[in-house]
Amino acid sequence: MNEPAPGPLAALRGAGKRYGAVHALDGVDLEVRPGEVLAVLGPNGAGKSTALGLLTGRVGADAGRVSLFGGDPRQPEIRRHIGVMLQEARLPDALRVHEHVALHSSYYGAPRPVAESLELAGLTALARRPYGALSGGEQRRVQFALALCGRPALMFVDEPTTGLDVEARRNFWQVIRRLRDEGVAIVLTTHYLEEADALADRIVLLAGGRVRAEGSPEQLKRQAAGSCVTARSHLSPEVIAAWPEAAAVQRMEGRLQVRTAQPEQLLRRWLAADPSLAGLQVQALSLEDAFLDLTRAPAAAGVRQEAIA
Ligand SMILES: Nc1ncnc2c1ncn2[C@@H]1O[C@H](COP(=O)(O)OP(=O)(O)OP(=O)(O)O)[C@@H](O)[C@H]1O
Repeated sequence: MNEPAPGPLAALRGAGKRYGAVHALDGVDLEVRPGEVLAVLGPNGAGKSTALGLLTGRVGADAGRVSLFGGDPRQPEIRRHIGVMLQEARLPDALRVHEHVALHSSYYGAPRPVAESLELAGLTALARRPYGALSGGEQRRVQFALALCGRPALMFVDEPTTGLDVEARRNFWQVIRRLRDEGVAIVLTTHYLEEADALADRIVLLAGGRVRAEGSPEQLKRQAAGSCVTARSHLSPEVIAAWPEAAAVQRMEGRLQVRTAQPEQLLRRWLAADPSLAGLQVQALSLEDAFLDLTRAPAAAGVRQEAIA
C-alpha cells in the first residue's frame, strides 16, 4: 500500500497582514514541503519578510491561517524545531564566535557539535575571533551558524547572501545543498534570481503582498519567457493589444513595443495588418525582465501608454 504523501511542514492559507493602510500580505497561500528548498522572491516591500515572520511566529496574521508542523508557530515549543536567520541580528560584540555557537547550541535538545556548526558556516578559522571584530559578511556567517546549530528540520533564512562576496555566496550555496541532502527543508528569501535558480526546488514570487507566480525555476522561466518586438506602425496600441499573441503593448519614442511569447505569429499578423511596418527589432527578454513582468500587476487593457525616456 502506498504511504500517504506527507503534509506540508509549514503553510499559509489565505494569510493577510496589514500595517495601517499597507497590505503587507493579502490572501497568501504558500506551503513548505519536506526536504525542499523554497525560494521566496519579490521586489522590495513585496511581503517576503512578513511571510517569514508569520511562519516563524514573530508576526501574527490578521486573516487566514498559519501552521508550522501542524501547530501554531506562536507556541515556543513548536518553534524549537526551526532555525531562523533574520535580515538583521544584534549579537553581543564581546563574545567569541565559538562562544556564540556553543551558547546557542545549549538551547536545543540535540544540537550539532559546535565544531561541525562552525565548519558548515565556514567559521573554523574565525572561531576565536570576537563577534565585534568580524566583517559584515563574517557576521552573517555566524548568524547562519546559529540558525543551523540546533539541527532544525526546517530553516528560514532571510536574504542570507546579501553583502556576501562571490566566493562566500558560492560556499553558502554548497552548504544549503548539503543541508538539503541531510533532509533539512529550507525557506530562503533572496533578491538574486541566479541564487533562486541555483538552489530552489520551488519558487514563490510575491509582489504587493500577493503570490504572482509559483513553480519550479524551470516552470517560472517558461511562464515568463518571451520576446520584445519593436516597430514603427500606423496601428494603434489598442488594436495590437487585442491580438492573442500580444501580452502587453507600450509606446516608446514614436514606436510600439510589444511583449509576446510568440514573436513569429505576432510578426506575421502585424505585417499582414500593416505592410508599411518599419524599424523592426526583435529581442529576447532577459530573465530579470521576465521576472519584473511577472511581479507587475497586469495592466487592465494590456496597454501601457507611458513613454520610456
Ligand atoms: N513593522 C512594520 N510596520 C509598518 N509597516 C511594515 C512593517 N513591516 C513591514 N511593513 C510594510 O509591509 C510591506 C511588506 O514588507 P516586507 O518587509 O514583508 O517586504 P519584503 O518583501 O521583505 O521587502 P525587502 O525586500 O525590502 O526586505 C512593506 O510595505 C513594508 O513597508
